[in-house]
Amino acid sequence: MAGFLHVDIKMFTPIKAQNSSRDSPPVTNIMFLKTHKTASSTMLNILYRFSESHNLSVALPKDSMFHLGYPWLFVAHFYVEGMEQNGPQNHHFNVMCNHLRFNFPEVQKVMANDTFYLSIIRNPVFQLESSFIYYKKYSPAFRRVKSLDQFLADPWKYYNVSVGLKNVYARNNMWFDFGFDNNAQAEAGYVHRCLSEVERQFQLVLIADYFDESLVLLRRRLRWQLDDVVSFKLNVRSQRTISRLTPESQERAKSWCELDWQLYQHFNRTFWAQLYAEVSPRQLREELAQLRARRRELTTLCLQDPEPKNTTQIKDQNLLPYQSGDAEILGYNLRQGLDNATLHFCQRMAMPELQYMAHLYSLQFPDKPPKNIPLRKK
Ligand SMILES: Nc1ncnc2c1ncn2[C@@H]1O[C@H](COP(=O)(O)OS(=O)(=O)O)[C@@H](OP(=O)(O)O)[C@H]1O
Repeated sequence: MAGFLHVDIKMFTPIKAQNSSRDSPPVTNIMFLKTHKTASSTMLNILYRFSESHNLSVALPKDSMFHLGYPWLFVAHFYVEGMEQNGPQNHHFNVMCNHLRFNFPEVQKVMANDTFYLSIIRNPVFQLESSFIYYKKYSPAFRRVKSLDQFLADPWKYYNVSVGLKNVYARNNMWFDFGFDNNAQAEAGYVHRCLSEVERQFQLVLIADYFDESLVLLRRRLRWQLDDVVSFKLNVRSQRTISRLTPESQERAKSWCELDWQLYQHFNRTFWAQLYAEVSPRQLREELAQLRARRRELTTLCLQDPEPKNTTQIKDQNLLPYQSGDAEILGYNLRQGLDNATLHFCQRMAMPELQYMAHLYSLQFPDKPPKNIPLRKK
């Protein structure tokens, strides 16, 4: 542990956001809208670790649930443990970050007024490709096709609007997650109204395709320390379950998911504008280098091998990622012989979403039956 703590002091010093006063404390009230297949599990790990180390309360799924009601619209008292229909109005949590379909008035019942609203999106071409494999067996639109290229060549042959919520992963999934209609026409006025609404409700929308740049901006906005945002890539797929779309299919994906494409284009623009309003290109390079150096350091400290492993290779049940569809989701093995403090730290860095959620649930609700994690293994 001593070796790993012996680093440049700058790494533990919060970077001050441009307009914040020198003494402003770190932001601790955060609502993260967890969209799908957008590096959101890695973000969740960052938020869970920060919550645990700062003793923050997390709004967690009720009883045996694993998410906050998704794909149904979020309703606080239905889905959050500890929220009652006629309970006190001022019962707020510090952090809420599990999958939910955004519903602002209900989210406000859970979160304090000064909450920082945050989300992440990804280029819809890659988001859809990831979603296709992951929800291949679940989403009726995907079940009968061999490949995404085949689906995109004639999506209406396979996609039936009336099938309902099981198909939300097949079209404009991120638009849906923000609470909008994923089958709406991408008419300019409607799109503009929805984007303005997201602008009003969310202080920051990160871009998964520029994950490290996103962390640089996030760290500044939240006035966090470097180690708070350093993370390992979670929920990654094996190369053999990633497919390369033809250039034609990529264009078709953009028009099939036109609403997501508009969402992505808009927030990709505002992301870079916000980032460069905050840092110079040189500062950005320096902060990226610092972040990546620290990640390499923690990788060496914690992991047996930096390359993620499949479920047959992962030894610790607590580090086994949930498997879905035709995706082979990878995870990590920790180095052997770590001292207790380092082991505790490294386990949390590598812990998949469901296990971490179950762990926090048991900490916060020791009198409730623990969550039973459904892992499909080996
Ligand atoms: N740090 C970082 N940078 C860039 N991309 C990353 C990162 N962490 C995770 N990922 C990729 O995010 C995909 C998984 O997304 P989610 O965790 O949101 O999936 S889920 O909806 O919670 O199942 C998954 O994408 P695919 O591999 O294309 O499926 C991950 O590889």
